[in-house]
Formats: sequence, C-alpha cells, structure tokens
Amino acid sequence: MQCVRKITDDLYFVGANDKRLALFENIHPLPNGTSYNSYLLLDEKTVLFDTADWSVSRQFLENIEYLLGDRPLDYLVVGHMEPDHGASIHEVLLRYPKVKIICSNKASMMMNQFGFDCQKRVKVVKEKDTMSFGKHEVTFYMAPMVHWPEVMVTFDNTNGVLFSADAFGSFGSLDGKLFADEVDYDRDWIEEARRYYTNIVSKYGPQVQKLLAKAGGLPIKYICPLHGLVWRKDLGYFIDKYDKWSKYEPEEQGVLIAYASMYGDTECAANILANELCQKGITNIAMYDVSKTHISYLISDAFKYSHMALLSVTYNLKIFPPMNSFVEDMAALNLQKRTVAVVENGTWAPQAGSLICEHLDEMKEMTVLNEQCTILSSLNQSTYDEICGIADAIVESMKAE
Ligand SMILES: Cc1cc2nc3c(=O)[nH]c(=O)nc-3n(C[C@H](O)[C@H](O)[C@H](O)COP(=O)(O)O)c2cc1C
Repeated sequence: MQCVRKITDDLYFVGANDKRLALFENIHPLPNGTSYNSYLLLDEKTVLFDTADWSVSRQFLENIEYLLGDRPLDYLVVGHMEPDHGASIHEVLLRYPKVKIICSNKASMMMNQFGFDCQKRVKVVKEKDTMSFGKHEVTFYMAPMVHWPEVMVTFDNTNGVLFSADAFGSFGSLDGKLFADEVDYDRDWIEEARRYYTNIVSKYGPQVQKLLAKAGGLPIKYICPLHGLVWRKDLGYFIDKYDKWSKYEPEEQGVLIAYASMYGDTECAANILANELCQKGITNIAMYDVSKTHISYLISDAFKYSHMALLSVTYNLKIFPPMNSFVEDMAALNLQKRTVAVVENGTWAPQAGSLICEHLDEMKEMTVLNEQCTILSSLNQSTYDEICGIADAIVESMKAE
C-alpha cells in the first residue's frame, strides 16, 4: 500500500525507509535506519525527482503508482547517481517506458557504467538550464563533489522547492514526521545530521561552499534532501550549520577527549584531564574510548568542538590502531582549525604522540598545544602535573578565542 505525504499542493514525498539497515555505505552505523527520499510533482507533466535504494523499491514503486493513477510518468530528474538513490532507475524505466531522464552529463555516463540502458531517453542539462513542466519552471544547478562528481540540484522557481540531492541530508529514518518542524530537531536529529555531513560530505567543504553561494541567491522555501527530513521553516538554522561545517569552523567551544588505552593508565590520564577541565569551569566535554566508539561518532564530535585532546598508547612503535584510524580519517576528511593537546604512553619507546603530531602538521590550521605529556607506563606526580598543565593550556586557549 501507498505511504506518501503531501509537501505542497502538487508535490509529494514518495520515498521510503529502511529501518533494518545496520551500516550506511556498509561502514557507518545506523541506529535509527535511514530514509531514501524521492519526490513526485504532479503538474501538466509528471516529474519524479530521483529514485530510491533497491531495498525499499517495492514501497517506492507503490507510492508512485498510487499517485500517478492512469497518468504516465513523463520525466525523471536524476540529481545523484549513487546506488542508494539510483538503483531503482532501471525498474522505473521498465514500468514507464516513455519517461525521459533529465540529468548532468556525468550522471548520464554513470548510468551507462551502472548498466542502465537508457542513453536514448536522456536529456542532458547544464548549469542554469531551465525546464517547464506546466505551472512549474525549474532551474538546474551543478553541485560537483557534493558529494559525487555528477551531482546537480534542482530549484523549482514556482514554489521555491530546492531538491538538494545529498546536501542537507541526515542519517535516521522517518516515522511519519517528514518535516523538520514536526520533530525536536536539537534533541533527536542534529547529532545524526552532523554525523552524516561530517563523514559523508565534509571532505568537500569548498564545493559545499560553492553550492551555498548559489543557493544564497535563490528564494528557497523548502529544502528536499535525499535522506532525512524536509525543511520548510527556520531554514537558516540548518543552512548556518552547513556553512560552519563546510568552513571547518567549530560549532561550540568545548573539548573532545579521545583516548586509546589497553590497561587503563592512559584512560586514567583522560579522566584526570576531564576532571581538571571541569574544575576549571569547562564542562562542555565529550570523552570517548576510541576502541569502543565507532569512528564516525569521533569524526562528528571533532567537527563539533573547538578543542581536542588525543591520548594514545604506543603499539609496535606506532599509534594504537583505532586512534591511528581516527587521526588519518580526520586528515582525509580535511578537518581544520582545531586546537589539539597530545598525550602519549609507552613502556619502552613511547612515540604515539610524535606520530600524531606528524599527522596534525599535515592538516590545515591545526594548533598543537606546546604542553604535551609522555607517560611511562603509569602516571606519577610529574606526569599528573603535566596533565593539569594541559588543562590550563586548553582553558587559556579558549579564553584567547
Ligand atoms: C602489542 C603491544 C605493543 C606495544 N608496543 C609498544 C611500543 O612500541 N613502545 C612502547 O613504549 N610501548 C609499547 N607497548 C606498551 C604499552 O604502550 C604500554 O604498556 C602502555 O603503558 C600501556 O598503557 P595503558 O595502561 O593505557 O594501556 C606495547 C604493548 C603491546 C601490548
């Protein structure tokens, strides 16, 4: 049966949820599943904006069938060819043999690569091309690397709807509430939206900035992304978050404490650091054992907070592997502009700290605090004092901001 929602008088949500999927892109945990959003416009022409993952294809196709009734599907606008949105294209082509596909040149090439035999039905569009479907006129804007090269967004000049592809998306499935103003966003959604952006899109901050500049000139009333909630109120809230994230600016003054420890001594140092910070009035702290926390959560909080403390044991003359992955991932995702404290531990040749610093040196605008600490196996009075000194240095650097 159909499960659709009206967005405007003639635009409908026809996507569906996968609440069972454990890992997004087979890597990022999905405690609340994910939605695959697709939208159907019923104008003089009927227009589908993107398809959905194969796992939800049955629901997605029932939704379209219900809304179309006896009408044909005239157009399919493909904004993004990643299979979690493009996988059902083939089935749409089979069911609606007269449908024409509108997409970027790169998307057309990718369709070929993914094995969809549809070249004769493709109309390639370029930056700022427009099309009329009757009452509605839309303009296409290319958004390369947000977060694949073929991506384009579509703006409906008639009703102010921006079909934003993966931009403004989020992890998390929908439970009837489609609009961001129907949920407690700060309580229930922002963490997953940040985790989505920072792990999926953040590498391409400059490209997101370009898209935001284009969007800034448009009278946007609705944002319809390919995952998560639709925005129709308080759009500035989410656009501001995207602006901050894509400029690699922290959202909050606070400290992410991430530690790697086998026997508990480095963990003890992390606890002492957190204690000291709190005693000095810095309570906006998130502390994680990197061995027990999926890296996507660490990345998310690295983007959220202004400061970071990385404490790691040395392991076979290297950084402890989960901490190493975290630091490498931060660099791969282009994280910048953070202040970092480093603590290392080792029993015979401690060097995790200097290796972490080498990674940080290669990243842009990372300030590594001079106050560092080398623990030899377990804390003593001298290394305890050094940890307290690190807390002082973090407080001072926050005051200076
Ligand atoms: C497999 C393995 C490799 C290690 N490699 C090193 C090393 O290369 N250099 C070193 O100084 N300590 C090394 N250690 C020792 C730990 O880093 C050290 O005991 C540390 O104090 C443990 O801190 P923790 O109590 O926080 O786990 C190694 C330990 C293990 C189990």
